[in-house]
Parts: sequence; structure tokens; C-alpha cells
Amino acid sequence: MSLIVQKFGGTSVADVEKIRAAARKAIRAQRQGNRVVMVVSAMGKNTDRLLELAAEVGPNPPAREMDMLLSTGEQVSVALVAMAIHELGSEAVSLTGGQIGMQTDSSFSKARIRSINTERINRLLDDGKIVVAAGFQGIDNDLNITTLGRGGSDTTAVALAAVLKADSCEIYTDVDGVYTTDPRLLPEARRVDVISYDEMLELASLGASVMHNRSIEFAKKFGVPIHVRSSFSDTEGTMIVTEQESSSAPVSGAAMTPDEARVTVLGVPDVPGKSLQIFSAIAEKKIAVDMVVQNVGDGGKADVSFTVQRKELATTLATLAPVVDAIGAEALTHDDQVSKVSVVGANMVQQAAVASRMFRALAQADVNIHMITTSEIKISALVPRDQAIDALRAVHTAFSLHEKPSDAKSWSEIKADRAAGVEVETLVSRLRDDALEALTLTGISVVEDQARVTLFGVPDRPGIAADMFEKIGAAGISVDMIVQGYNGEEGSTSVSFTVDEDALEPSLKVAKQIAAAHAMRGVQGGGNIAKVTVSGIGLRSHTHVATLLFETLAADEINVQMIGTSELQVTAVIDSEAAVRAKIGLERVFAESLAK
Ligand SMILES: Nc1ncnc2c1ncn2[C@@H]1O[C@H](COP(=O)(O)OP(=O)(O)O)[C@@H](O)[C@H]1O
Ligand SMILES: N[C@@H](CC(=O)OP(=O)(O)O)C(=O)O
Repeated sequence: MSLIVQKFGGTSVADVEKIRAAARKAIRAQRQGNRVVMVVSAMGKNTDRLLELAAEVGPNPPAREMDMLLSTGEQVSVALVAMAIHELGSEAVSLTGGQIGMQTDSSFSKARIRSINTERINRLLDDGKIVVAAGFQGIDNDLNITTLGRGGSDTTAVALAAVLKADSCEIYTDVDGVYTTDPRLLPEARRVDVISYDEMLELASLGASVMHNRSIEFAKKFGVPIHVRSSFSDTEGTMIVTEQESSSAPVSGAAMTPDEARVTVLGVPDVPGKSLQIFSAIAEKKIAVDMVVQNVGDGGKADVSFTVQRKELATTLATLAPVVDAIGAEALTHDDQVSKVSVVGANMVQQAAVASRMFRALAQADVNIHMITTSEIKISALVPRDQAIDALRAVHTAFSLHEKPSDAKSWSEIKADRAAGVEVETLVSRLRDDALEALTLTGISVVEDQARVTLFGVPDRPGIAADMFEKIGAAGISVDMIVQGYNGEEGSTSVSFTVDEDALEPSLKVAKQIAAAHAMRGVQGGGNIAKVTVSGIGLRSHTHVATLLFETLAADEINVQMIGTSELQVTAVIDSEAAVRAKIGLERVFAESLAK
């Protein structure tokens, strides 16, 4: 008998009629011969209402009490769903996170799942019951109620599907699948038939709120296929699986996070270990840092910029104020009127000119780019908040995301290929016995013979990045990482990029032409650098990975020149002579997380 996990988000249980509709879907699946586990979120905007209520009581609610409060939303809806199932003539039992044995750590509001005890669920399923489990919540070792973070019911659902070895995991929501970007923001967005775990993982963490990013980590780790579909119709939705829809389209989705903040620590002494102090202080507060850019400074000083979610800005600034003094940095600045626009695509890495196409699209929309970071699978640009939608539309159009790629494959075609014997990455069953959300690394690699080029005093106005990377592309130079930071000087910024070492001379030549054409302050470049990359699952959501990387390199007196992060990889650019030492050091500190 097949086992199906069906998750219903808040919008799908917002009122009694919707609760009945959800109950009917579960009953129908059961009558078709399946064992059914439902995972249900709080009704409508109930979690937001609970948050508002807490804010009325006081500005600093204890984290434990906050989770106690927020977990009640799901408790209401699971009971109502179970009652609706009874009314419709079937049997159901509702269970809280504690009752399904959802054991987590004690990080209130961001708890990570350690284990799930499936015994009770299996017993109820054997008895012919529909199990209605509360999403988003668990209990720690001391039986305190914990929550998994906003949107966490998806993670409950996929984690349950993994441990129960479910045949399918259906995410019912108010859209009929995953789109090339949020269809509420851009009506021209296209629903995709299939999207890969890697792409969805990036999109989810870059703003595609249709899925909780940690749920995709689970799905990838345990090989759970996810079907995102509409609560309000029976049409097929989008499959999130290992495979991609197209093997040629450079970009498969775009996303925007409106509420970002940039933080810059100016004048950081450019010696190993200083950045570490900045990032470890923030990681201790479990604040996720994104778009990290360290500008190689003039005169032994560097500027370190990064972004955090706007709601984390106050804590970030308060945390950093003493650190800035302690490390002898000059000042701390921030900008909370910025948004992040990103493009994601698993095929990006094999294609030149993706970055310049994005920058040109933004320039044509007259959008100034404050910061740029790239990784093997995404490019992000920090833009003024009041232009964020225009920026998203510009990149969506530039990559023709509204049109189906000519080589797009449907889910049934992919399934047929699988049946024909295509090797698909399978789950690692030993992982089921580990702490479920533990960091899983797949490798630490070194790429040598790299070079870095930095342009200083780059005018901070629309079109400069596009012009630069088009000219570099036209010279036949293939660029790998790109970072553009903020250096605190009114009206100018710095841009660095890496190339293969044998492209250094031609790159410097073009960079000098560009610098002269735009009256930039100067160009600096050098070879003998290497990229050290840690790869795995959930590298950004496990905020300690970047810190540990910095820590290990600093302990070995290795200076980090550039850093690139994605959900799949954290890359540090360092001197070649230090590459072997760096790899050995990293293999040692990450030994436990490296998949055997
Ligand atoms: N790429 C995307 N594809 C589909 N929906 C998206 C995307 N990005 C953001 N969304 C938004 O996600 C919403 C569904 O997520 P959410 O509101 O959390 O639903 P639920 O209550 O079911 O968990 C959609 O209404 C849509 O506006
Ligand atoms: N109710 C929680 C958990 C959740 O996942 O909700 P939804 O499935 O409606 O996004 C929240 O609002 O964050």
C-alpha cells in the first residue's frame, strides 16, 4: 500500500470550507488505497496574528514563550481538520509535533529537526486512520515546544515523507505549482513542470516563498520527490526532483527578496582573522548572512560588506558595534532600503555572458546595482527597494523566462527516462539514523591556476557592470566569480572577478581600457590564487559553515581574498601556496560532516 504525505499550507485551511476541501482530498487518497498523513499549517494568517498579539504584550518576548504561542495556530487547525474528516465519514487522529515525536534542538523559532519517532504514526495508519500532524513544531530534550521557522510546515512534511519512506509528498498551496518567479509579482511568470532540487533550494532561499528552503534540503538528501500543486483544483503541478526541466536554458527562475539590509564594516585591518570575528559574532546570534563581499583595500585596509534580512538589522548592528572597536575597524554603515534580485540556473556554469545579460537588463531598466555576488548556480544583485519589481521584470524578460525552453522535458518524459534505466542519484539511507538536519558535505575541492582582477573607484551608476562584463566577454574571456562591494566612498565602488590564470594578461588589458574609459581609480590583478570549495547540502542555512571556513583559514594564517556562497557551495579565493594547507585543515574540521 502506498503512503502519501499531503501538506496543506495556511491559505489552504483558511476557513471551514477550505478545511473541508482539504479533508476531502485526504479521504479520496485513502479511498484510492493509500495510507495518508496530512501535515497542516495554521489557518490563514493566524501565525501573523499571534505574532502581533505578542508584540502588543511587549517588545521582547522570551523565545521559549514565543514558540509556545506560535505552535497553538497549528494545534487549532489539525483538530478542525480531523473533525472535518470525521464529519465526512472517515477516521482521523490529530497529533501535535510532540506527539509525532518530532525531536528538535532548542533553538527556539529556528529549531532544527533531530529525529522523528514514526511508531505512533505507523500504528495509527495500520488502524486505518488518517494522521493529521501539526506542521512547523517539535519538542526539545526538555519537552519545550519549539518551532522550525516561518514556513516550516513544508519541512515537517518532507521530513515525515523521508522517515516514513513515503511514495509521494504533495504540497497543496494557493498556486498550482512552482513558477519562474512569484506569479503575484509578475503575472507573466510561467509554471514549470519540473524543477531540480538544487534550483529550488536556491530559489527558496532567495525569496521564492512557495517552498521552505530547509524542506528542499531534506528532499535532496533523502531523494523525496515533491509535488507542488493547487488545493483548489486537481490539476498536476510541479515536480521537484533531481532532474532539470531544460539542459540548455542558462536561467530557470528569478526571485526577489524585498526586505534586505546592507551592512558594511569600513577599514578592517587586512590580516587573517578579522573577518572571522565579524562573522562569528553574527553566527552566534544565528543570523543568516548573505552576499558577503570583502573588498581588497588600498593601504592594508579592507571593507567587508554583507546583507542580512532587514528584520535582523537592529540585532546585527548591536552585535557588531563592540566587534568593530575590538578589531580596530574604522566604522559601521548600513542601508535598509535595498532588495535582492537573483537569477538561478543549474546550466549557468557552462555558459558565458549570463552575468552581463543580467547586468545589461538592469541597466536598461535604469537600475543601479549596489552589490553583486555570484556562485556556480546563481547571480544576485542588490538594488534600491523602490526599483525591485522593475528589476525583477527586467531580468525575467531578459532570460525569456515566460517562454518554455525548446528542450524542456515534462515530468512524464523524465519519469520514462528513469524507467529506461537512467541512473538517478538515490538517497543515502544511513542518513536516516543521523540527526536529520545535520550538515551533509559531499566534498572539499581545490581549483588552482586562478587569477583575480579588481577595478577600484568604479562609478556607482547604472550600466557600468553591464559595460564591463560585455567588454570582457567580447574579448573572449570567461569570467568565474564576480563580486561588487560597497566601499563607503560616495559614488564609487570596487568590482573583482576571477579568471583562469592564462587569461590574466588579456583580462588586465581589457580592465585597464574599461578603467580609462570610465575614469576609474585603478586596476589591480594577480595570479597564483586558488579556489577552495566546500560542497554539500544546506551550506547557507547552516550559518556556522562560513564561520568555520574563515576560522580554519585564519588559524592557518591564510587570507581570504574573495568569498562566494550558495546553498550548495562555499568558496574562498586564497593564495595558491596555501591551497593544500587549506584543504587539509578544512577536511579536518569538517570530517564529521563529510559523507562517507
Ligand atoms: N516561484 C514561485 N512559484 C510559485 N509561487 C511563488 C513563487 N515565489 C513565491 N511564490 C508565492 O508563494 C505563495 C505560496 O506560499 P505560501 O503563501 O507560503 O502558501 P502556503 O500557505 O500554502 O504555505 C504563492 O501564493 C506565491 O505568491
Ligand atoms: N504557520 C507557520 C508555518 C507554515 O509553514 O505556514 P504556511 O504553510 O502557511 O507557510 C507560518 O506561518 O510560518
